[in-house]
Amino acid sequence: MKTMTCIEDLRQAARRRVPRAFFDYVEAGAYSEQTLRANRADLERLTFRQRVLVDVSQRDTATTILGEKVSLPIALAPIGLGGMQWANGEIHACRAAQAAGVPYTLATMAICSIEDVAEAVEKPFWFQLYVMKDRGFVRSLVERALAARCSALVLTVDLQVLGQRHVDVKNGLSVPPALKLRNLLDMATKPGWTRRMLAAKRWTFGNLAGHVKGQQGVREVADWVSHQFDPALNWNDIEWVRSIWPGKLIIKGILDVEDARIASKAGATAIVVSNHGGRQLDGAPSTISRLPKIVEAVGSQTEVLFDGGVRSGQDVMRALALGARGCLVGRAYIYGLGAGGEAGVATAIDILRKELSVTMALTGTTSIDEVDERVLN
Ligand SMILES: Cc1cc2nc3c(=O)[nH]c(=O)nc-3n(C[C@H](O)[C@H](O)[C@H](O)COP(=O)(O)O)c2cc1C
Ligand SMILES: CC(C)CC(=O)C(=O)O
Repeated sequence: MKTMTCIEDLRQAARRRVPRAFFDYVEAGAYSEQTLRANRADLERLTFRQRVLVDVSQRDTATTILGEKVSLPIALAPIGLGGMQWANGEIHACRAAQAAGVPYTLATMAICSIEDVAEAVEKPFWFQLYVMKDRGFVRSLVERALAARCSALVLTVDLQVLGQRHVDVKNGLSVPPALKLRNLLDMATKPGWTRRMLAAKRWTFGNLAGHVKGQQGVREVADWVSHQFDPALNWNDIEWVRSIWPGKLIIKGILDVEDARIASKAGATAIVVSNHGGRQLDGAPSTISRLPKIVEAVGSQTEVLFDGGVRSGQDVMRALALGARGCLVGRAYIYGLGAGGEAGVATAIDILRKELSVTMALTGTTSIDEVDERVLN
């Protein structure tokens, strides 16, 4: 991992090591990928004020998110199918996050189950919830998260229907991968991945085991989502979620000021300004362009977290400058996972930490509390 000096290095390594359909799945955005590109482009447009001759010999990247102490202002975002990037991927990622002192979010659509991860790690993690039509099953997921002592529930609200990612349709994305010649040839050229997966024997959605008939068979991901997820989900359901989850509630997928206000009134402890990494509403604005207005509207009552396009410590600094309490990072850590399992995720976090620390120094900042819009031009 020593030669991996930036997130792009990890991305290139993941591209070589992860079977094509699963690497493509990570890269993809919805439809024309306009929103996917906007997330990156709008972050890069923000330039820093270079400040000099400030004593920056003592710098601290630590802060708190939802009252939890974090060693830098990030959390690992929920990623469905994480365990298809590296065998037992969710366990690897959670261990790396906990060793680095940042929160980890386990996705409903993870390969390792809540119980698999809870058994393998020492500290609590966050659990991300998708609401499906079968509310009894949703309730049981929440009960399992409570039993596993998850420290926050991340309710994702921007995926009632799936924004199409063309490449997933073309690749016939499924778990486990269909035993087609193309997939078999691809796996043969990724022997490390294949060997680890065969040893781990975790090939399908751990949290959903036994839930739906035929779950054991090959499952086309988009097809499953469109049959199971509840398009009727609405604000009244937040009350129900609140009634079954007494702990911290993070509503993820807010991009509009009006929705931010409603989420805040509905009792969210925090919101995540997110367009799902450009994977849902193509044509939606970038997240960084919406962040300041949302912070202005609800920031004094509700913690505002940010995601979308964060690929460096500089990007973390940009989001903090515009009022985010912290950033969820998605692809940046998933590339690390595909590149090298736990060590790869640890490397990704370390890269972000060092970049943030240097950016703080060169903008004349020594603590996270000092970061505000004055660090930007
Ligand atoms: C491969 C992949 C899978 C994802 N799966 C989920 C998921 O299961 N639940 C969820 O709430 N968000 C999911 N997301 C969205 C991320 O949590 C996050 O919002 C997004 O990745 C942030 O953008 P970034 O990847 O540019 O950092 C996924 C994103 C990616 C790239
Ligand atoms: C299995 C998917 C619904 C996971 C997801 O949220 C995504 O791919 O963006």
